[in-house]
Amino acid sequence: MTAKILDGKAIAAEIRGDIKTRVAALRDAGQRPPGLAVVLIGEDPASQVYVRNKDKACTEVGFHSEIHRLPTTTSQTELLALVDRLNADPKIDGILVQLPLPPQIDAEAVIERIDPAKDVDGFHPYNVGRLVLRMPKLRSCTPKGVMTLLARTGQGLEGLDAVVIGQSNIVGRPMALELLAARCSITVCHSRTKDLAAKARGADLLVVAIGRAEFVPGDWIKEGAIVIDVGMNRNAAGRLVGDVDFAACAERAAWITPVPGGVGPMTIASLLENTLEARGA
Ligand SMILES: Nc1nc(=O)c2c([nH]1)NC[C@@H]1CN(c3ccc(C(=O)N[C@@H](CCC(=O)O)C(=O)O)cc3)C=[N+]21
Repeated sequence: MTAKILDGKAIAAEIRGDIKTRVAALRDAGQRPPGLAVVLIGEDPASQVYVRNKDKACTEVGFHSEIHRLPTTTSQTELLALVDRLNADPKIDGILVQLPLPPQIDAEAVIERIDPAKDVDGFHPYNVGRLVLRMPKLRSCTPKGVMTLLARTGQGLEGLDAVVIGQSNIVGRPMALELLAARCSITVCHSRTKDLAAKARGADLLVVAIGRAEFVPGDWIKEGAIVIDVGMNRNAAGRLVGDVDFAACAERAAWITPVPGGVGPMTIASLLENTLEARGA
């Protein structure tokens, strides 16, 4: 089998087009556009790129967009004060504090300070808990984007054996909860998992989010499986690659996401959807 491509770049562009139309309708009705505030602490080059991409996407669809750039030395107190101001700002529907944060800052405390109704990352314990209970409000952007991609296969997910490699709070865990809510059977694997290869080989749907370049070889893929690659790594040649060996896995999978152009653009599309939802539009 040669896999069909789940083209995140194209699907994300469609979603942005839909959002742009809805924002234009809001403006035509004399209402304010959705507003997103992104908080970026420090100079990490990768974070700068992501934040610029988010700002570009917001501008494209007609959102109000603010970037708050703070120095690496920012204190916890200063950051919490900014979150409080954004929570109270009527122009702002969504707040995203770019991770990772410098070591003097307690990320959990910052996330908990964000008004759950403005938590467009879906990282607040309230929003995670809503997903656990199958009554989601704002949903984490990367897993939500993956669910949108999966819907495009036209294949139902009910009853599939799904394997998630990675247990992070921002991808692996909420991904597993999304798939459970979609009535998959889920296995969540991590660095202590025994015989990862055997577990991967049992997967009808494999989601990989571990951050190791081309870690998953072709012979881990069940014939006809759906393979979702959440990784973004630079390989030895400096090229952007995912967590799976794309060429080898595509020989066996039915569907696969490329890197770049797969999950990454969908993450940003989901952020826009969440901001529109938080606006109540
Ligand atoms: N509070 C918070 N929320 C986040 O959602 C968040 C974060 N912090 N910290 C960093 C990660 C990373 N992330 C990406 C988003 C889009 C692409 C993306 O658009 N990637 C493109 C290409 C990017 C490129 O060419 O470098 C693609 O895969 O095609 C990648 C990575 C969001 N993150």
